Amino acid sequence: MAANIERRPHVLVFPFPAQGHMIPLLDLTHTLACHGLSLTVLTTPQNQSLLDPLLHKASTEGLSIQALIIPLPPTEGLPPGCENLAQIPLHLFFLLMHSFKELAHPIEHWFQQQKNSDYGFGPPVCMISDFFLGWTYDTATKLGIPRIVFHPCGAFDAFLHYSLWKYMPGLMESDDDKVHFPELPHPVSFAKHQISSLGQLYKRSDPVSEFIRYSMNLNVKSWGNLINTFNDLEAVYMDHLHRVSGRPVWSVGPLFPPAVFDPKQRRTMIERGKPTTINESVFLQWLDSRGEKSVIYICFGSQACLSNKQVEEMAAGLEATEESFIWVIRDPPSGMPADEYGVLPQGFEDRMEGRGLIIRGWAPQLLILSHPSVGGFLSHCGWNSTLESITLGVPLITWPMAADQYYNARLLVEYLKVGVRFCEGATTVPDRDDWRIAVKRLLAREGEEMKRAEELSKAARIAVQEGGTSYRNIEAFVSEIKK
Ligand SMILES: C[C@@H]1O[C@H](OP(=O)(O)OP(=O)(O)OC[C@H]2O[C@@H](n3ccc(=O)[nH]c3=O)[C@H](O)[C@@H]2O)[C@H](O)[C@H](O)[C@H]1O
Repeated sequence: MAANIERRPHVLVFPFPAQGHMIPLLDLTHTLACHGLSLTVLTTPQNQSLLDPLLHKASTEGLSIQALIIPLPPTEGLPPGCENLAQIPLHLFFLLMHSFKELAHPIEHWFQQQKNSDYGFGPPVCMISDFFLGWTYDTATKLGIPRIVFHPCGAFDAFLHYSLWKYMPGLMESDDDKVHFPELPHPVSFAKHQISSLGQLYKRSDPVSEFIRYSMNLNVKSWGNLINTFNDLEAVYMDHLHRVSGRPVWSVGPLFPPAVFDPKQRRTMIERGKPTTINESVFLQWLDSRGEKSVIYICFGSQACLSNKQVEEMAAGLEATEESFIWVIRDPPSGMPADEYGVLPQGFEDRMEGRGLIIRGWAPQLLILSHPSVGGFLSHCGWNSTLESITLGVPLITWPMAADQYYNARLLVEYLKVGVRFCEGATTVPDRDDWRIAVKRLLAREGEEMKRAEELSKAARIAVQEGGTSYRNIEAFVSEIKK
């Protein structure tokens, strides 16, 4: 950009290197650019290609978005070149979070360069970073700009983390599962394992755990919160979070490429997240040849992968029932024995020829969920998959495996009535009869789930359309930034 061209307010965006966290924040970056901001997305060399679809779209649409690539110094204990959560086993998660703090000084140096240059977007006026990057609050404060927290896991999860970090370790003493927060009129019930799992982190005194505690606590001090949710879904927890934090909270979701709502443009979503491993026309022809809402889509996000025992029982369940299915099977990350995961029973694929489509690797999930022949989604209830299914009117069969997925599943089954419970736990071997019952309930419309999915889908679309709650929140956030 030539010198002294009219500069728009410039925002530095820092996603956490995991697909479930990066995908929605990159969609938000596109939306904010459409609202007249200039944005720089910071990441590391191994994650650079994940920005390509966004940068390509920005150049074709004339939006001000650029990448800032900063090398990640090697970290003892992390396999060399591993800079994304999908590349490592989950037990190295905290080490990856800890390793990213090495980017603090390079960010400060880059910021000074922007200040001293008449070219480019100019120095950022604020930073939006993932809630796993709490330490960036210190960097932003040092640079004299506000830091806004991006929550990719919904308002309940944001409230849970916020309130527990604010009142830990006191909470560990109480054996009451109802927590009384001074800011809230009513006690809030938390499942014990939610307090104890965070409690573990409090008990550990190793430098990484101490750093994670310190970092997560800085979210409490940050200037504001952007949450990938919408009011119809989580207004109560938006309000709780605002009361407990005393900071601005904006629901800006569901965060998707605008193409998701336009059948003519849907094919542009083929590359969301990363290039798919299946030929587009192959699976679209296959889906086009199926009956309306007759296909079950099976995918467990960008992290989880099934052991061979789990695959065997899942396959038996699918073989014992009639419905058509698309099953996405992920290869395990490095460090996990490849031959112990994702191996289908002998001859299964041939026997399922015509009824089942296996996708190995990465599937165009939004494109599949938006196809009229998809009538159900067996999911691990990651928040993005949850929002995508609800927004596209597809009811779910739940199999939570980690983190927030357990309470996402409860929300779907017990509160929103848009999901059917099937299995729980990352290592649990599913039961083929539970599968038959869950599928029948969903596709035979024995329950309300399909109808509820259609109702919630309408609410989600209204939220992001002009005048909708999330649309107005984005406008309000942008005008705050432009002040
Ligand atoms: C926020 C947090 O991120 C994590 O993400 P994870 O990848 O497991 O799952 P999703 O949130 O569904 O995110 C996965 C994202 O990858 C997309 N996708 C996935 C597989 C594929 O083959 N093709 C695709 O397009 C999918 O459409 C979604 O957008 C944790 O679960 C956590 O529970 C969740 O709240």
